[in-house]
Amino acid sequence: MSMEDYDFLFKIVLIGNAGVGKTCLVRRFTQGLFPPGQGATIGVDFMIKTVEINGEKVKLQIWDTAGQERFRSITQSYYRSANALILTYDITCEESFRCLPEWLREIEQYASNKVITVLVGNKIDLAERREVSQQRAEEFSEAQDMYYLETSAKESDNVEKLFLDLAYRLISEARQNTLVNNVSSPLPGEGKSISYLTCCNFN
Ligand SMILES: Nc1nc2c(ncn2[C@@H]2O[C@H](COP(=O)(O)OP(=O)(O)OP(=O)(O)O)[C@@H](O)[C@H]2O)c(=O)[nH]1
Repeated sequence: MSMEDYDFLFKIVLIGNAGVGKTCLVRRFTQGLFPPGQGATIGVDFMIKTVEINGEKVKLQIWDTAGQERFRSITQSYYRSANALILTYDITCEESFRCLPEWLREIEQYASNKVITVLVGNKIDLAERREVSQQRAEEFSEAQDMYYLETSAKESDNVEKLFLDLAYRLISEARQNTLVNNVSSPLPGEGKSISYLTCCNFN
């Protein structure tokens, strides 16, 4: 019997301006709660959640980075081994949306070119304070070839969907990479194992 307690392992890193709700999204997904008086993240935090998709165990390593500028050099070093990035802004904060091109430059510079990036507009429970329309965000994400989703960490809207859709896409990408990498020597049977994930840097 295998020692591994999962079929797939993926690293997901959340980035975006300070205060947009990255920590709350992670806590909502991993612990099912909305923390009161959440302080700013210092450096980087790390959580794990294993989910089951189509009968396969998918272990998600979720890294929550600090949005504050002064931590940028620390957080950048976490991009490289990320399989997916969740680029988050706050729909009630125009400034957090206007900073997105700057974040995309960071991704371009520090992340793998195979990384999957999802754009997330958080805090949709504050609809009356919205400063960035859904249409504007959709146009931006389409132009940048990113998926777009609006969430509320507070009301738990779309949070599960965000992580599960991402896990699902990461699995299909991993399978495609496997096909490409093993063209000359296909694995027998279903042969699923973590060694499929040649795109990862885990040890
Ligand atoms: N109304 C509402 N408030 C939210 C939501 N998500 C986060 N907040 C609030 O926004 C503030 C910042 O949330 P954090 O999760 O700490 O933000 P962050 O992006 O992790 O911030 P840094 O750690 O500084 O990068 C907190 O006061 C949260 O309570 C949401 O979905 N709705």
